[in-house]
Amino acid sequence: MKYQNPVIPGYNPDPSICRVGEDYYLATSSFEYFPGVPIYHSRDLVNWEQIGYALSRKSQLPLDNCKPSGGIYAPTLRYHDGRFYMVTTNVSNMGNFYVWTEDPAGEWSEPIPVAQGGIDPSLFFDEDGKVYFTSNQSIDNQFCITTSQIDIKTGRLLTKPRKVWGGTGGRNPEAPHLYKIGGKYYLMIAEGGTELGHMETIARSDSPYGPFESCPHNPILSQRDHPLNILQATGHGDLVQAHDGSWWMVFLGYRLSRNAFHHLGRETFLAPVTWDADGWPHVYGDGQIHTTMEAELLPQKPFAPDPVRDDFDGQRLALPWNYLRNPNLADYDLNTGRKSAIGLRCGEKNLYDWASPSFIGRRQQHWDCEATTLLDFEPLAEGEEAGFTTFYQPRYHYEIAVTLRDGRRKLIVRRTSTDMSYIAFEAEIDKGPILLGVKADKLNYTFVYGRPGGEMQKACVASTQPISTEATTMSFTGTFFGLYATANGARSCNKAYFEWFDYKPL
Ligand SMILES: OC[C@@H]1O/C(=N\O)[C@H](O)[C@H]1O
Repeated sequence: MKYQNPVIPGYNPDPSICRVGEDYYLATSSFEYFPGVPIYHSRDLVNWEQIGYALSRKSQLPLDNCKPSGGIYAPTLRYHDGRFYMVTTNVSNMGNFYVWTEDPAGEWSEPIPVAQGGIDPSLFFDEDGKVYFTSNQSIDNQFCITTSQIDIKTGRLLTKPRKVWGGTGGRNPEAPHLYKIGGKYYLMIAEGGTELGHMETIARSDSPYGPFESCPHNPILSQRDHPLNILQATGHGDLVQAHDGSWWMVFLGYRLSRNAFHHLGRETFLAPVTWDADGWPHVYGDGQIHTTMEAELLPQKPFAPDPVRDDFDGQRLALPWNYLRNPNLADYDLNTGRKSAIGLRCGEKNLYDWASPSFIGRRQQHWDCEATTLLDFEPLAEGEEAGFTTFYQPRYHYEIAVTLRDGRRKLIVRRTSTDMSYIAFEAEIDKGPILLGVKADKLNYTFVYGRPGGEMQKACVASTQPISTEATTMSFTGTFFGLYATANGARSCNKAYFEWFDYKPL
């Protein structure tokens, strides 16, 4: 049966998965975005719904002033004895820690820190009750995988972390996960870095501390020898045995939107795994991973499609929406007394700041899609601005916005990439609610505007390349479609009201 990869599109990297009965749960990393560590649920490994976040309080997720692509790195999600555990690293604040819950769609505990360094922490619950904590660390200037035993109630280290494997020689051995399969301890890691050389390798031992024997056909997953495949950089995987006994790997990769550029970020992919007579795994028959895959799937149980329109009529923002870093919730008004809208205060901070401007955004998940919003905003002072943005990082974003320039009410399109920022379109506009949006394809964004009930007009076209990952210095995230308001450094109580937002895959 055919299925489409990525199974979770848009920026959803470093996937980690666990199974409880016939239900599958998956977590991905979230960097400077709040809430953090999205939790997804599936009943067939192909169709996924978002059910919540593991980190939804500032006490769990301090992100003040964290750098772009700082914050939360790779998570591991495990289930043991009625509890879900999510362990991760806040590289901008508390280092390695875990939270737990009995209901993954609900609130998770306060953080429990673990005094072991490195990133990409993982947990393994052994049959004898021991709990192992693995992470990648630099020892004697060499990155390697280290393991210790911890007390899962307190996070206290019970043994000193020690090096257990250095990988097969690829750079950055990381993303370790320990499994016990067929009486053997398997240690699976990523190597090569999260770019074109990315790969997954595996080794096994009779002890969680090794010595580990490397798999004779490592790497078990890599697109590095398939440069013509639009899907690249596969790696950072996690294994799961399905409720029918079959085995699968989820992992990250990215789809090139044009040669060597991608702008949707690293997404979550799925591939079947088989085991050979010697007890070694083979991913998709050692073949290339593609966006269209063929495999014997679990009975398919798709979810209802997401609604196109969000009219902000709820008490809380719908799950796909994120803030940048820790929001000042007083800047957001969901219960505006209007029929449905969200109000954003024109705060001092703007999209260039390593701060939390008045901004809500959701992941762009499709190359070909349309996004539209109805904005009701009256700029009262020079520099007050509100609108729609295709946002990647503070120095990589485009926006179509209403503002006051030289005392005149203007519609502008601004393009920012690296240290260049300029107004690509400017027109004087009358008062009243205005439709703003974008028509996206893999090469370009076409920014459009119009009046309710009227024709949409083209403002300008902007290439996706200058705000792609490869255009940025180093980015782990992906493009967001966002709504924002700012006074660009001035103090203002003025608010912009976004009546609704449409996201339509094409
Ligand atoms: O995705 C963020 C980090 O990038 C990595 N490798 O490049 C690590 O495995 C992740 O923790």
